[in-house]
Amino acid sequence: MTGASDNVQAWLDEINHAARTRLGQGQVADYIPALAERDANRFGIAVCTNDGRVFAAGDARMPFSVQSISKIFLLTLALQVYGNRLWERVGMNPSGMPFNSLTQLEAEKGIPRNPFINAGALVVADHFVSAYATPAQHIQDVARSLSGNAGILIDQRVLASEWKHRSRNAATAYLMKSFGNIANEVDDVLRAYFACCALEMSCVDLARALNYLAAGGYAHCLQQQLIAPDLARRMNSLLFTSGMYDAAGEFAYRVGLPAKSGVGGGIVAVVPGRFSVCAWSPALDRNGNSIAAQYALERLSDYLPSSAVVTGAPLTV
Ligand SMILES: NC(=O)CC[C@H](N)C(=O)O
Repeated sequence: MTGASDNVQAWLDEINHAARTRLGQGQVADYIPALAERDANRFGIAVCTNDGRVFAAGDARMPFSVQSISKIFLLTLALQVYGNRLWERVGMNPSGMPFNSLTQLEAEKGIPRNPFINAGALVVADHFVSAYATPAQHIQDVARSLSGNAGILIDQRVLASEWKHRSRNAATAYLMKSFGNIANEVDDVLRAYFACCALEMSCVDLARALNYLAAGGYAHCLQQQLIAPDLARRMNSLLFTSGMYDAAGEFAYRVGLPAKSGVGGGIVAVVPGRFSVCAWSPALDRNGNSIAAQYALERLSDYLPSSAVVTGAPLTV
């Protein structure tokens, strides 16, 4: 191990220690009842460098519900199949609204602001349902191959819980269908979307699986170029402006990295050209973003040269 790698492990150990002082603040998501049972006193963090090394601290190998982080997988796969045609049905701008808001969608005639709010991900899932015969199986296979972990599963309890409490997402999908922006049956789209959200992955799995965003589209575990470098760059731009919902501006100010959160308490962030990182702790703030994971990423960004934040300028790890 080089001295620089020792540094990364030392950063993560320090962050693990510091972030645990934030446990006890916030609320575990309870609008999906199966998530409410999760232990709020967990914290983990993992880094995957662009040459494939993994560093981890705390509960970094414990699987959790990826929830909206899966919107990155969905978008990647849909862009691979449909390319720029996707943007005729979903926008690229921050919403400035909660992730499950309906008001903007009505005013904007069923075109969601971006692919990382629920409405946008439902449109992406609709493309996905059109493209694959068994969407849930496909997304599970993709998560497994990108992370190199064949044990990744969709949690059937979370899936059933999301289905049972689907009213708001169903309303969102039906509203878009009324504007002609959902092609398939709403139930099929919801099932595919919930299956993605219910994937159980650890910080290590997610840091590995989403490293292609830091590595110009190259997926390590697949040993192949997953998406073109310019597409990876564009996805990072979208994550920077919209990945943290209506808190994207505040997160950009505090952390300065492209990132995506989920109501399972995970946040994945990208240091383009260098590494991917996933921090996780279940308790959330009022925007649905993990309090301890945000704090951890804020501390991590303090370790980076300011040039690496936003621009991804050279950094040795
Ligand atoms: N922000 C999130 O992680 C939301 C995902 C969740 N499955 C929902 O649809 O409400």
